[in-house]
Formats: sequence, structure tokens, C-alpha cells
Amino acid sequence: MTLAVLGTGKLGGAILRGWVRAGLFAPSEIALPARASGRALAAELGARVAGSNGETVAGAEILLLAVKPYQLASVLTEVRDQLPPECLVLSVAAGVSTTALEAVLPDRQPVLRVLPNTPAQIGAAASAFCRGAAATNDHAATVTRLFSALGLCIEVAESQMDAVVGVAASGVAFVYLFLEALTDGGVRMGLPRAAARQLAAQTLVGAGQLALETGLHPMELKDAVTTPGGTTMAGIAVLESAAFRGIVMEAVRAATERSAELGRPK
Ligand SMILES: NC(=O)C1=CN([C@@H]2O[C@H](COP(=O)(O)OP(=O)(O)OC[C@H]3O[C@@H](n4cnc5c(N)ncnc54)[C@H](OP(=O)(O)O)[C@@H]3O)[C@@H](O)[C@H]2O)C=CC1
Ligand SMILES: O=C(O)[C@@H]1CCC=N1
Repeated sequence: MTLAVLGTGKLGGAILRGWVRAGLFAPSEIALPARASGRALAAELGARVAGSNGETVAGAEILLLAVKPYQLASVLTEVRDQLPPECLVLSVAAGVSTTALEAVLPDRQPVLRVLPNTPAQIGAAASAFCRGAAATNDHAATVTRLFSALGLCIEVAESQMDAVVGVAASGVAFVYLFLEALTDGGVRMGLPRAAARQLAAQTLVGAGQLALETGLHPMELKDAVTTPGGTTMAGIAVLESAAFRGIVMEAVRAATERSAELGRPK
């Protein structure tokens, strides 16, 4: 299938690298715009530099939109006349609804929103998608196939997409803060930095993998680590005295609300 990408920055690049790595698109099937980031990504992946945004989308079967939320309407307006009517439009922008996208596109253009996160580039994303008015089951199946190749992909109601930003798209950065803190904690206690970083990162990967594979409640997994009177409870008591879980939930709420704000007209 032919793919056009507008928005060749951090997330657009991560998705594209993931798809090329998974063999879903041959580099010759990918058209990128002739701007600095598009040229750089094209050179890295062997993709085609098409020219203007309009020239990029001409003939595309799938258009991936990964520009900033406030740039979406103007970019779509710019390319709508060159966009093939059957082209599946996939937006990864936080906050911007399918209704807002459809408002600037020709009638019945199939639109879906997807929210992946940056581990997409190594096939370990957590993604959720929702459908616009003209999206069919076949379109949903295409999106599921594309994003399952980059990790986990589930469908949610559009009203839940802002919460997906809070938990997964932004949530990955919250995890990196925790990773840094866990690493620094190890260094503080005398571990060499490289060893602390490796141990901390694998601890996060292993903890997540165990939760996914067993389906057990996090509390059960936590209980399996806590020897009565032991080391783990000594640490958990410190985290809880600073309302660790409450502050994480507040971070998810803040990111969710900010996502909703990004989609509101100024
Ligand atoms: N980063 C993330 O983890 C996530 C991001 N998102 C969403 O993804 C989108 C992109 O975010 P992110 O990748 O972080 O942002 P970046 O700033 O890294 O990328 C934005 C890209 O848009 C390009 N661009 C800007 N203006 C135009 C234009 N007029 N025509 C074509 N391309 C243009 C820029 O090109 P150039 O650099 O050449 O100017 C840049 O490559 C946002 O909507 C965000 O909400 C969603 C989930 C996670
Ligand atoms: O911070 C942001 O606005 C973007 C959207 C989700 C992740 N990064």
C-alpha cells in the first residue's frame, strides 16, 4: 500500500521506523514532504521525497498525520484537493477529534484517530484508536494490523482518547521519570551508573511483562515481593508517605485534561 506521511518529527519518525522495520511498507511505497525533517527521514529509510504537502498525498492509500494539533486543520486544508477520496486518513494528534478532522475534509473521507507512544519504533508501543463517521470495519482492521505490528493496539470510544494520552502517550514519559529516579537511587546507594540503569530498565520491562502475561492485579504482584518486616515494605512505606499513587493519578488527570484542551477551538 502507498503511504504518505505529513509530520516527520518524533512520533511520525518513530511510527515510520517501526513500520519499515516490521516490513509493512517498502521504502519505495512511502512519500515524505520536501522539508528538512522529511528529507532526513527519507534518507534514513530510503523513502521518496515527494515535494509539497499536496504532492506528498497525491496517490496515497493511507495518509499518516503527525503534525502538532494546532497545525492539523491548515495542513488538511492545504492538501484536501489532492487527497484521493478513498485515502484512509490516520491522525495521531492529541486532542483533535474525528469530527474536527472531518469538518475540513471532503464528505465521507475515512478518518481514524490513533494514539501510539514512542516505543512504537521498537515494536513495543501501547496504542489505542477510534473511528470517524466514514470508517468501516475494514479500515479498523487495517489500523489494527498496522499498529499491532508496533506493539499493543486496542479500540476505544472516542470519548476515552484523552485518557489514553494520559495513561500511554504521555504516560511513557512519566515512566521515564521513574526510571531516572530508580537509577539515581541505585547510584546514590553505590551502584555504578551503567549497572543501575540496566537493572532499573529491565525491572520496568519485566514488571510490565509479568503483569501482561499473568493478568494478575498489580497488588497481587506487589504482595509476592513483600516479605513481612522486609526490605520492600520499608521502601513502599516511603513512597506512600509521599502519596506516590495519588501523584501519579494526578499526572494522568493533568495530561488527559490538557489533551482535551488542545482539541478545543481557541
Ligand atoms: N511525541 C509523542 O510521543 C506523541 C505525539 N503525539 C502527537 O503527534 C503529533 C506530533 O508530535 P511530535 O512528533 O512530538 O512533534 P514534532 O514537533 O516532533 O513533529 C512535528 C512534525 O510536523 C512537521 N510539520 C510542521 N509543520 C508542517 C507542515 N505545515 N507541513 C508538514 N509537516 C509539518 C514538522 O516538520 P519540521 O521539523 O521539518 O518543521 C515535524 O516533523 C502531535 O500532534 C502530538 O499530539 C501523540 C502521541 C504521542
Ligand atoms: O506532549 C504532548 O503533547 C504529546 C501528545 C502525547 C505525547 N506527547
